Amino acid sequence: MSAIRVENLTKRYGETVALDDVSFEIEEGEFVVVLGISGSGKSTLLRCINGLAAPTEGAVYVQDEPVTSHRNDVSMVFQQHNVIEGMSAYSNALTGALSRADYLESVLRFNDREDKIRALEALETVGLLDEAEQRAGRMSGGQQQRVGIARALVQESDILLADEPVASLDPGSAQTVMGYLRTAAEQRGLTAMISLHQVNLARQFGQRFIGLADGKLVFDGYGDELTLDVIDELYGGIDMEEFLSTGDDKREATQ
Ligand SMILES: Nc1ncnc2c1ncn2[C@@H]1O[C@H](COP(=O)(O)OP(=O)(O)OP(=O)(O)O)[C@@H](O)[C@H]1O
Repeated sequence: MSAIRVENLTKRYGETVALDDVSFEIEEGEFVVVLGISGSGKSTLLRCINGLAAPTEGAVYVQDEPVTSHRNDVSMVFQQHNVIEGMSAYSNALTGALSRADYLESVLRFNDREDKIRALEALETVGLLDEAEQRAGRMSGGQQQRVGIARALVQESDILLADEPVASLDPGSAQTVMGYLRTAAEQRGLTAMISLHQVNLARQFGQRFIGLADGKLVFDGYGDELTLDVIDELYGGIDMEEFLSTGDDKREATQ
């Protein structure tokens, strides 16, 4: 059984074709990076997989079940970490438990001992156990994103999606957050799909790569198969050296 199966998926918004006849299968436990320039369809693909967007044509299956509405068993980390700033890292993580319950159950669940343990374990996974009581609003962007990941882990879904999770972070924090995401997925045996526009991070952390251009699947491969030629095809006409740099060199040069 594949974890995610996308079959001839087309998504149109009026005249705009966001996804055009996309098909692939992801096996359980794979760590997949979705690549492509802005507007290539990365967010739309992830949103169709967790049921936030409905296909115009084709279908998406999660663990062999057709996705017909928003699925709580697929957790999602967004670019804007959406943590509740006035709450501690721990309380934010604990809210992940609410996503998998209905409202009444949620109220009762908030005091569930197992959920509390899960929240602490998730904070440990993202290296924030010592900061559990710290107010999220006082944390750095990278730490807040790690709280967002902890919250997604508390949801205890088998599938973790992340839509540009490090786009708003500096290169160092982006690397740290990606490291925690990869470790979390490995430790917990999750199937992960992460959209990124930083190719250097994708090459460093990705196991499998799915490349989109104009809503079409133009690349699907593993590790070293993501060659510079493929990157050039995906991102075309850019200064490759600058594109692949982490940004650290530039930062140092200006300091
Ligand atoms: N809700 C929407 N209504 C209309 N058009 C949309 C909507 N969502 C996405 N689109 C369009 O679909 C195309 C693909 O967008 P999508 O956000 O999936 O790309 P992306 O690769 O994630 O880009 P970015 O990295 O900028 O978010 C774009 O042309 C976009 O303008």
